[in-house]
Amino acid sequence: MAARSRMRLFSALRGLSTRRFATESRLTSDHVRIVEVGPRDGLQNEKKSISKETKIQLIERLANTGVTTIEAGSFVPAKWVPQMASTAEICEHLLTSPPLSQHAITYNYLVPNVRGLENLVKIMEGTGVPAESAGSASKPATTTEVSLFAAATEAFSKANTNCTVAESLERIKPIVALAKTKNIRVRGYVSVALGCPYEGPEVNPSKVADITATLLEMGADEVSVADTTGMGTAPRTMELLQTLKAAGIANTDLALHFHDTYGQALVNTIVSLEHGVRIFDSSVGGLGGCPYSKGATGNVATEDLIHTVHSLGMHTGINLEEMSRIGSWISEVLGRENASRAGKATLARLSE
Ligand SMILES: CC(C)(COP(=O)([O-])OP(=O)([O-])OC[C@H]1O[C@@H](n2cnc3c(N)ncnc32)[C@H](O)[C@@H]1OP(=O)([O-])[O-])[C@@H](O)C(=O)NCCC(=O)NCCSC(=O)C[C@@](C)(O)CC(=O)[O-]
Repeated sequence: MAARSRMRLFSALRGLSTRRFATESRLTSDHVRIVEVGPRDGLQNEKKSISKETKIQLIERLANTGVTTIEAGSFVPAKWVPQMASTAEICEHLLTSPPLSQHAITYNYLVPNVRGLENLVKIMEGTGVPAESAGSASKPATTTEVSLFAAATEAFSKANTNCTVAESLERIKPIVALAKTKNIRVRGYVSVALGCPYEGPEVNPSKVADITATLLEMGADEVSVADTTGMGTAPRTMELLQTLKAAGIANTDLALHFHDTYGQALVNTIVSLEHGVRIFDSSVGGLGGCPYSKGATGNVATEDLIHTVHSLGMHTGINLEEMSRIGSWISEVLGRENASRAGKATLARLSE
């Protein structure tokens, strides 16, 4: 790490660890919004078939932790991602019988093309539930949102979407336009922003900034910049954030999506927090992986992210103990190791 980067990182960590914020308001700069991606990004690569009922139970339990955005599935061809084949039924269930929760929740669905969005809209129109539902005494307010995705490298774009980066952006344009006519909020993703399984770790940050800016110009409400392979390091995360800022991209339009393959997700999160980013993606129990990235582990675990954010005197509105129970439960259901250290430690403390 260059000396100047090292100094900047240490002063960032010092600044955050001593900072305490006075107010509890969700709108202040010490509130971090966590987007729970476990039911979609986390489960999509699981080989073992997971029942629709288990997925619904996972989403319902997550809705009661205080988390406000949940990725619930994706409208993709089953031959590309078989695990997401039950998304239409899950979506219909969440629209007609949303889990009771104390607060409004946004349910997000990934759509790779117009066809995917049309399938979602058909379900919404069939149930008569609008994209922004105000809720009632018996039903919490819900929002339906979509995610669409582009990649920062040509090789990954080809593997994940069977087209070039430019073609994928052309494919996205009409999706955003249709979503806007239906009042559906749009989230963009830029994959492999800090490392590509085919092209290596040196992904050009200016390319990431260009794609992010293009998605926002098209009408995306927020863009999640993803370290799909977990190759990101603190200095390169800082360089990427500075490049995004120089390109005029506001932190309020930005989310960061870290995978934890090299154990750097929380380090990179702290760098991003210090830079002013306040939206982060994570998956309960650290679920996930990437079929195109050998050895890639899951997203940073939601429990670990909550623990880190709270340790800095910032808040998430999420109950860490309940999130830890869910991480342990779903790991057991899937027969995989619970990847959250904070989750396991929290449960061990509770059982004392
Ligand atoms: C983009 C395509 C569709 C192109 O895939 P394609 O094969 O080039 O598409 P196509 O237009 O030739 O269609 C192929 C078949 O799928 C059907 N089809 C077409 N569209 C749909 C649809 N929406 N729903 C249902 N069926 C559909 C279509 O009708 C046809 O059926 P057939 O004639 O063979 O019977 C494909 O490449 C695809 O779905 N890719 C997405 C794969 C995926 O979901 N990857 C994971 C998400 S990205 C990710 O996880 C990263 C992220 C976001 O989490 C952040 C990070 O990087 O960490």
